[in-house]
Amino acid sequence: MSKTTADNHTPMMRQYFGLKSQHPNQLLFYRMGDFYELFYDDAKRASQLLDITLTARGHSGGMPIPMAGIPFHAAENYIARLVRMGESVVVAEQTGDPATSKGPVERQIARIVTPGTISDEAFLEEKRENLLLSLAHQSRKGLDVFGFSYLDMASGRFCLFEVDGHEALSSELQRLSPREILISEDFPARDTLKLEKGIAELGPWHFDYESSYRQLIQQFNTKDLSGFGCEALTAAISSAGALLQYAKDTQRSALPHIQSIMVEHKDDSVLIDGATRRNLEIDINLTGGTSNTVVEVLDKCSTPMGSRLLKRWLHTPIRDLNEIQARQQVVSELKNNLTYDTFEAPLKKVGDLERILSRVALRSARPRDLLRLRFALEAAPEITQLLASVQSQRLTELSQRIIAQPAITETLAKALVENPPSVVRDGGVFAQGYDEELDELLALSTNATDFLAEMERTEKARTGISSLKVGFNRVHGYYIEISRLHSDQAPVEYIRRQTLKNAERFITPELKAFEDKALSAKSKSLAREKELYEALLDQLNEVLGELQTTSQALAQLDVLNNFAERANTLNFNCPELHNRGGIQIIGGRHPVVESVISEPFVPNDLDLNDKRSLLMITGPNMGGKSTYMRQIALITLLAHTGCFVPAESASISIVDRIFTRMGSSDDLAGGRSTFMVEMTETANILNNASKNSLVLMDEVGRGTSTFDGLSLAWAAVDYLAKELKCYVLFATHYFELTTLADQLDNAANVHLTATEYEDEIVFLHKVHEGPASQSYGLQVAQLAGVPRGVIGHAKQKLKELEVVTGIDLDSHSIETPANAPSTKAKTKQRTIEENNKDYQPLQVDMFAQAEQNVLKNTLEELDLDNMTPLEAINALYKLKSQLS
Ligand SMILES: Nc1ncnc2c1ncn2[C@@H]1O[C@H](COP(=O)(O)OP(=O)(O)OP(=O)(O)O)[C@@H](O)[C@H]1O
Repeated sequence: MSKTTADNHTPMMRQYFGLKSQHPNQLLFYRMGDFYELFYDDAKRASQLLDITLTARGHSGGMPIPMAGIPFHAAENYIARLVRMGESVVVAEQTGDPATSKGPVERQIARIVTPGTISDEAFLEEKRENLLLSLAHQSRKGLDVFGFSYLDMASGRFCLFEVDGHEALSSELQRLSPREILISEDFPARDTLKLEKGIAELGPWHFDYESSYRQLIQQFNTKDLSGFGCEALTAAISSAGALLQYAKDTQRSALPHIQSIMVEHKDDSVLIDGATRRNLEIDINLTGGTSNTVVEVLDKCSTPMGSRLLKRWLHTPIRDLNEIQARQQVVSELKNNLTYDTFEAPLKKVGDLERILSRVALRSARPRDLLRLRFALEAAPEITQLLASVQSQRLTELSQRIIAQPAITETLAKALVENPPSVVRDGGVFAQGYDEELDELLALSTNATDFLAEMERTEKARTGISSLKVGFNRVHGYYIEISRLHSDQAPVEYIRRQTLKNAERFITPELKAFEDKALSAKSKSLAREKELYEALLDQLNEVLGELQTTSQALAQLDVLNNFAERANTLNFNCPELHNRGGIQIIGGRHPVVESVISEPFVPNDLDLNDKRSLLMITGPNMGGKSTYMRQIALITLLAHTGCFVPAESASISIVDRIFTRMGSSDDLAGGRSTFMVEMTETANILNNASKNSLVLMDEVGRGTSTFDGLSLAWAAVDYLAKELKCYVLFATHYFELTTLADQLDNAANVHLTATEYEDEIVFLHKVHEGPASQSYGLQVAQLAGVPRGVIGHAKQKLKELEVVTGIDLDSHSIETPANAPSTKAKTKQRTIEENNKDYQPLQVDMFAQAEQNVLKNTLEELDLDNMTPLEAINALYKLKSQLS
């Protein structure tokens, strides 16, 4: 604001603008007495978001000031709501004394709350990590390189890595699902971020490599970053420096719990792109909710930190065979000995140790946090005891990392009262006997109650006034209250202090002297409690590293224990992982579908190997094609986390990536149509899959005209099988594609079965070798409630098509076959195999027709009069090459 404009404003508004200019993009809560006020655009935004009244507070600079107010005692609730909506809030408190201030009372920024830096329990989702992500961009040899760093403030986990290209950028964003993203104002891929809220744009200098590097070595107290293995990741380092500074600014404190930075190596994990993550419904379902997801079925962890680690494992399956086997060994041991349930009770006592420790580090831990820390530390030796007789090496290692803290546990037990208050401010945190000085000060306050009761009794007797009471309030202190009726009987030495509607309040010299003593004891005891609390936090911070190690080990134990419990309860078995190639599954199931359907789930097998790496899956609509494909992806994914899998047995080769192209969703906001999304995902697969990738493709090519779609699907299958040779499951309704199995060495057909009974279709959900013959589209439409008239019309149309194509479509009729059995016991007779006998693929002819059309079009386009002989011969070659 220019000087002349500033001069037009009141001194208070000038102070406000001064504070606001430092935080232009955050909502400023400006403390005024018992309220936090928001002004101007902040007021308008807050009133809209929180549904609070927008008013005006006088004028400043000749204009009314829009204002919205929030009572200070309700502020936490409003702040939490705003932060959940992705807003950041800055709180300015009164720091000066209103009584002595000339002009507006002094105010300072006391807190900055942003979605990605919160550590307060009330603001956090228990089972979800709350990540602050920072992104930096570099162009290297024409490639867009994105440096990532992210921090979970509530655990201190700080990681970095780099990826190439926009596809990888959006995939990682999907995986990490951050609450807040820091970017430079000139970040070139702003559109890819999609998030509208929770993006903080900082000046480009925040991402300066040199200063970022300095920030990091200062934080870790090291000479350089070589020990972290991230020296070469210059874009990621730039982002990490910006993140660290931002985190410190918002916390207004050092961050002692951030003790190192970890490089995420993409080669260590099974890569899963954004679309695949969505399709597999790991923790979010396709409609954006959390029900019917893998996490919902799999997460029975005893601690919230275990639940968060489980999600992380599911989102980052690993490729290290040794690590996977180490985890499997633990799960086997806990499952086979059925010891998992003995760990559940002590683990429950451990609770969210990870987040408590972060608050200890940030010195924002509340008394109840310390009480829970005590319970967690008491449970730790119980767990080590249980681990004393285990066999597997990983459990022994975990046991060694659970470090008992007898001294601290005892101190906490002695220090805290049984039920501490939620804040230290009002006292009452420490138990009697913990600190002598505090006990003395508290005794004075406690004696006050006796003293006042005694005074009330004697004064009543002395004055004979039965309505006389001795009381206390915060504003006026101690008083003797006499009802208005008797107030004229007050003795002369009573000094009037306050007049109420029905009573008068007095003070006496004796009461005043007592008040001075009691009040000073009270404030001294509060100060002492604060001192003791800080000392306790100091003591805990001294062993913070050990406590963090303990909490990480306990979180791992919790997830592995949970895997054992789930394996036993849900009948999961240990998959065999190897590098030999191939995926074989016997009796595989879809863990989520089987948990929600009322009928029994039909298990299915799979055999993929070098000679049979691509399976073309056909079958009726609703037959179970997608379920089958997804279950294979999920079994593979679970196997790479160390979890057992829903199958009788499984032998799985380590894969480098899992791709899916399924379902149709458009991305209108991102400016991409359904077909465009489909093709972008297909392109991603064809460009990035390797021999060791698992690729699932469902109905590719359906989003465009039949010929274009079929040709694309055809060419894609051909490329996947011949060039990439990866493991592919390709579901389709284009029956023409089933002929590809004969042409390709490494492809085979499988199909899902169904049968008809009494005019109804019965899905058997069983996978068989060979191609299917029909889609039962009309029957499924009838089942879905499409009006009878429309179905009738469709049947008619089908008949007409028969005539046009000259193909006998009897086997596709939706009429009940004449030989249909009369009882259900005899049903399921006329399976697709039988229908297959007289089936001639309809669309093969259509495809041949398409080829003719292409040739015809090319011929028509030739301008023979203006062609040289050489051009003519070339055109002839081209035509020949278009023949398949
Ligand atoms: N193996 C199975 N056992 C029991 N029920 C199953 C099985 N597979 C699928 N289902 C049931 O059938 C429904 C349809 O399955 P799915 O969506 O996989 O069919 P689809 O063949 O992909 O259909 P469309 O071609 O119309 O997309 C599922 O929602 C599930 O309830």
